[in-house]
Amino acid sequence: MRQQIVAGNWKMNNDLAQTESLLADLKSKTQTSNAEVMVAPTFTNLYHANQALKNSKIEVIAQNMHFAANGAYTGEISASMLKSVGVKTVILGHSERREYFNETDEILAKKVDAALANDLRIIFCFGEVLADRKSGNHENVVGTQIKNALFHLEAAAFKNIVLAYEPVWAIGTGETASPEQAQDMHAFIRKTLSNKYGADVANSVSILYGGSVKPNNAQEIFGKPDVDGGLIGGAALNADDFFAIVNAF
Ligand SMILES: O=C[C@H](O)COP(=O)(O)O
Repeated sequence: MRQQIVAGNWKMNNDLAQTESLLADLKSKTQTSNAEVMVAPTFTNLYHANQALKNSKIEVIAQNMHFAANGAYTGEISASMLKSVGVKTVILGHSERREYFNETDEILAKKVDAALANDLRIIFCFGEVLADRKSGNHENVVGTQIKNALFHLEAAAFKNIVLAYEPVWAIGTGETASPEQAQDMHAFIRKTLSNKYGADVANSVSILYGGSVKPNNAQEIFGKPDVDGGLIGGAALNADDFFAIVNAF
């Protein structure tokens, strides 16, 4: 059975005091599902969050990293820096990175290589914009994003990769892809992986859905056979809501 995962992406929210408060709330919650639980605070709070969650089952992950090992990249953070504060997993390719920071498939392929070379696990995000969905081009867009950033890898690399389908039109909008739309795309993603790497790889990779997942819709979305969990934005900023989603399996 594939690993179920619920990851909270805090994006650019929560200063140190707010981070401490949310971490304390999260630690007080009871988990009834078998999902792996992760939270991604800002870079400045990673070390602190890792210390605070040391004795909990919640993993602290990063929202991004640069592909270079070090050097003249003002404002950037490398894979080894993340590892030095205890991070083992990094989100790459989030649509906000693609849109606001011009991250192309080519840049993302380099980030993927750098993360894997540093033994970091990756949550790799992709998804279509509304115009692609409306014109029926969504599968083509998603397939291309996956191929361009990941298909240079050997099959073994997928042991350290989790995929996250996030239709851009559903992020932070309150508009969710229907459970059927999510299932259809996840099945397409698995088929795309299977065509290149075979069924064993395709059936072992966890594929998360992201985009306005809330306590009231998580169960139906997670109930679909090819949906293995969620990448949660807004609802991850409230411990009650987040754990309602974690326990929706
Ligand atoms: O990384 C998380 C996604 O962008 C989803 O965000 P959202 O749950 O606020 O729509």
